[in-house]
Amino acid sequence: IRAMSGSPAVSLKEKEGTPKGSMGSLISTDPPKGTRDFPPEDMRLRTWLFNNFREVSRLFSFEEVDFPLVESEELYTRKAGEEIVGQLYNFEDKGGRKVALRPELTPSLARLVLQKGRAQSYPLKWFAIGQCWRYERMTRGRRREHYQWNMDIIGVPGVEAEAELLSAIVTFFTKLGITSNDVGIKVSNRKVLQAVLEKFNIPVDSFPAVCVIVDKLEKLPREEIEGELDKAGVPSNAVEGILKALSLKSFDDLEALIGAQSGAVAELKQLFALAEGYGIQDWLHFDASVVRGLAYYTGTVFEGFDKDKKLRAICGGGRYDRLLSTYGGQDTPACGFGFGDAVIVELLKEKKLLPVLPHVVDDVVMALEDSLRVPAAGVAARLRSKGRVVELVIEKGKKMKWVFKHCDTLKAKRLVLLGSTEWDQGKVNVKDLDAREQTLKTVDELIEST
Ligand SMILES: OCc1cccc(Br)n1
Repeated sequence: IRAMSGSPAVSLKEKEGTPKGSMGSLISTDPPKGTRDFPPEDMRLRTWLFNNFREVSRLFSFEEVDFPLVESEELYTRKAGEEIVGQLYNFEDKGGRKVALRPELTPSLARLVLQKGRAQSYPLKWFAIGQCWRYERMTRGRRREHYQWNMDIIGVPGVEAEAELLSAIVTFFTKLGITSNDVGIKVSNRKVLQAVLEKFNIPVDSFPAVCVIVDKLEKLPREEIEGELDKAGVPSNAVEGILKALSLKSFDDLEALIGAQSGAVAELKQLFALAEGYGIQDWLHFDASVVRGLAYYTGTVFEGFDKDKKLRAICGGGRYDRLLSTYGGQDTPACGFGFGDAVIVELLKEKKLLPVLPHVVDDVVMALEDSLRVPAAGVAARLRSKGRVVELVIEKGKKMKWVFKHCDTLKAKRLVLLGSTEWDQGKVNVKDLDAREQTLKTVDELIEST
C-alpha cells in the first residue's frame, strides 16, 4: 500500500507476528466491523437473490429507482425513539453538512416523489434494492449493513395497494420454494392502537412513540415497556387496555373491543377478502401484536416470519399516509415494504433451499504454443460474440493435464485447442467434454456449430 503524499492510506502499525510484505506489515484484510465482503461465490448468491427481487418487481409492473447512499440527516430526525434513528450512521461532511448513511430506503423514496411532484402519473409503483446502514454498538455483534428490497405504491388510499404488495412477497417466497408451511405474514392495522388510545384520551401526537414502544413488547421485559409508556404520557390504566388490544387474534374480538364500525376492522376484512382473490390467504394471519418499529406507519402493518420461530422478521412494511406531509409535501397515500438480504438466506439454509450456483463456463480456449496465442484470442473473441462464456487461457506454460483439470473445475462444456499441426491445416481441436468426443474443425465450422 503506497502511503498517500503525507497521509498513509492505512496505518501500517506493527503488530506482533504480522507477516511482512515488501512495503511493511500486512494491513487488516477484514472488512470494517459489521460489514461483509462478497467474494465470487457469495456474490453469485446475492446476484441470484437480487435477480429474483427484480423478477417479482417486473411481474408486478413496478419500475426500478435508486438514490444516494448518503442522505441529509434531516430525512431521519424523527423524535419517536426509533432504534433505526438511534443507530444512525451519521457524520458531518467536509462542507459541514449533517449527513447519514441511509438506514432505510423509504425516506429517500418519499424525497424523490416530492422532488418529481405531481408531474408523475399516479399511482407510482417503484422498487429499489439498496444497502442500508446502522451504527450498532458491536456488543451484540450484529451487522451494520444489509441490502434491502423495497416495493412502494404511492397514490392508492385503499388496501388494494397492500394486497398487491403482500401478493408480491408471496410470489417471491413461492419462487424460492418457500411455502406457507414455512413462512407466514402477520397482518394488523395501527388504527387498532389508535382506537384504543382515543378511548383513553391519549394525545394523538404520542401515537408514533407509543407504536415504537409497544413494537418492543416481545423483545423487552414488560416492566421496561410500562416504564417507557409512562414516560410517553400513557396513564397506567391505559397500559392494560393497550396490551389487551395487542393480544387479539380474531376479528370478532377486535370488533368487540373497538366496534364493528372501526376503520381498522373494515380495512382488515377487505384486505383479507382481497387475499382470497390472490390465493394468498393461507399466508396471512391477523395478529394485533404486529405494530412494526417505524414511527411513520399509519394503517396496515405486516411482517413475514418463519413458522419455526428460529429467525428474526424476514420482511416487513405497512401504510405510511403521513410521511410525505411530514416532509412538507401534500398528504399522499403510500405503502411499501422492506425485505432484507440476510434473514432470507438464513431461512433458505434452514430449508435446504439454497441454490447451487457454479461459475459456469461454456468454452475453454488454449493455444498449445505461444506462437498461436494471437489466433487463440481471435477464436475466443468470435465465440464470445456468439454469446459463449469463454475462458481464454492467458497463463503461460500450461500443459494438457493442467487444462483438463481446469475444465473440470470450471465445468466447461468444450475445450478448444490450437496446436500447430492442426492449425497448419486451418483447423482447431474441439473437445466436447460432456459427450467426450473430439473433432477437428475450421474456426468458421466451430463458430457455425455454436
Ligand atoms: O433493519 C434494520 C437495519 C437497518 C440498517 C442496517 C441493518 Br443490518 N439493519
